[in-house]
Amino acid sequence: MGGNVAAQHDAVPLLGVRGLTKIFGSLTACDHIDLTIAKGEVHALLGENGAGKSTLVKMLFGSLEPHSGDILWNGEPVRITSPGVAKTLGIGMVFQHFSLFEALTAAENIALSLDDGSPISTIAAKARALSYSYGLPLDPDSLVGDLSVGERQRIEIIRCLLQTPQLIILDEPTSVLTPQEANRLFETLERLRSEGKSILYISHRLEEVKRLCDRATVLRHGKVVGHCNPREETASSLARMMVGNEVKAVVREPAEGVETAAVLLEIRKLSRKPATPFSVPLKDIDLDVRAGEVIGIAGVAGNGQGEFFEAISGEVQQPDAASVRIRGKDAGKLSITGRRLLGAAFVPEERLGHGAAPGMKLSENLLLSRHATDARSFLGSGGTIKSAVISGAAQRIIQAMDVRKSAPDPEAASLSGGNLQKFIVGRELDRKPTVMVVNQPTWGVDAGAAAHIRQALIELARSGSAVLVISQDLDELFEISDAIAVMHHGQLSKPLPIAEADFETIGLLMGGAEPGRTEHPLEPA
Ligand SMILES: Nc1ncnc2c1ncn2[C@@H]1O[C@H](COP(=O)(O)OP(=O)(O)OP(=O)(O)O)[C@@H](O)[C@H]1O
Repeated sequence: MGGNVAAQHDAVPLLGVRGLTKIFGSLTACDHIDLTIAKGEVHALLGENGAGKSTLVKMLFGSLEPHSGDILWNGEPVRITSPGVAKTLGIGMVFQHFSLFEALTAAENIALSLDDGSPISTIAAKARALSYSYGLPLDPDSLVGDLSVGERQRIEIIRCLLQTPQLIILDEPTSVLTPQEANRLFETLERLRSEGKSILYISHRLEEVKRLCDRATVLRHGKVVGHCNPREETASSLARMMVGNEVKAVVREPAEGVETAAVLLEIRKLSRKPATPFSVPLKDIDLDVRAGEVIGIAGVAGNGQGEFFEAISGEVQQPDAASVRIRGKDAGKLSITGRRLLGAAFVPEERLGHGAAPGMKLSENLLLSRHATDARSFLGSGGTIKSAVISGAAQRIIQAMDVRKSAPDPEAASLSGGNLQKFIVGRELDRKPTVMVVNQPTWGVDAGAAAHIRQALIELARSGSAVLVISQDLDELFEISDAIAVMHHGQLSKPLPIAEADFETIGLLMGGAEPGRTEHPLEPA
């Protein structure tokens, strides 16, 4: 009898969602969603950019209020009116956009959210122990501002685990991780599952969903279009369910005559002292990117890619003007605008706050980034703003990149992560820059849109521009690059032509091996 009761109890899902609906203006972002998650289940939430995944999980975490519908926790209806209520119930969340204070240490950030009055040293010790026991090593005393995106994510995960949740929601956790870091995370998640925790997992990487998840719910335009066992699907059948049709493969014809084409971006003996004790010094980097080619930069997070991007884009200027040359002109001492005026375009890794001002409309963001380069078309005499021209350009970008949104000209912060990324990349592509430098071009972008962005970068190069792509997604680099260089400890390897590159060679270089050596030091730096 007792056993029966236990069995019945086990059959009650940990989480039940019935008819959950959220409306923004004229857009129904979540439309009568039904979903259950059992104890110990890893459940994937799939859907293209703007399908409503983040909106759904924000309602489950109490950061958005549903318009209608029910949430059941262990079979009982609950109202999750705030993240505090969610945490008390046992729901933890790792957000897509991190909510960490850069000027504080990892431990201080964790202390702020735990809010239980424990001394920082106790919290730091707990965080360190937990992070090592779950295979996600973290130095609690490091300043968040000095950490890579991958390391920041570890803080978010540890912060979530310290609250001993029963359901952990992860919104695109691996999009910023290297293959090795992602593997570690999967081990952590598998261990959590074996401890009986449930996981709701949002990802655009369908292979990892197949590897990790027991069940999947697929959303399209805010509605559930199906539930499935991802292990019984292929990556392309999952993509088809999400998008509603086949995803086009990226086509990369070999670049013709690049060896003799003009060098449009030239990096010479670029060195940078570390700005803080935690940043990575750059050492004597040399690189040529010629008209017509895409060069990819691979590397484990935190090996100087961020510092390299800052030095090329002008976020940080160089003492030696000739260390960065754009179209044959010394640019090392120029500001970002000065370099943009030479025909370069830059897309940083962090889209909110860095790539776009969250509280400003898309058209305002467009004016903000292109007012100098496009002054002739965007500004009238005496500096008046030509609103109609700017709105027209914003609409052109929105259409070209298929940006899905809830208003004609919404604020950047209201776009789904992937749609904002599409807009930012589109804003730069629209200028047809002579030199394009992109850091993580498809972070959080769905399979269809990622293929669109990758194809657009190849086509920009083939139309005569020089394209430099920094990415932690090795598949992406192999898909689009004509040659791949690897960044390790602030040094850049010689670019390896794609015909000579394979995953193993690049992986070894990422781990710091000399080319030709055969050991396997694939640990993150
Ligand atoms: N605060 C908001 N105000 C207005 N519209 C919003 C807001 N938040 C989300 N939306 C809209 O709701 C829709 C669903 O967005 P959501 O972020 O849930 O998508 P998603 O499936 O998580 O996409 P992605 O994969 O790109 O992260 C989008 O069209 C988005 O523009």
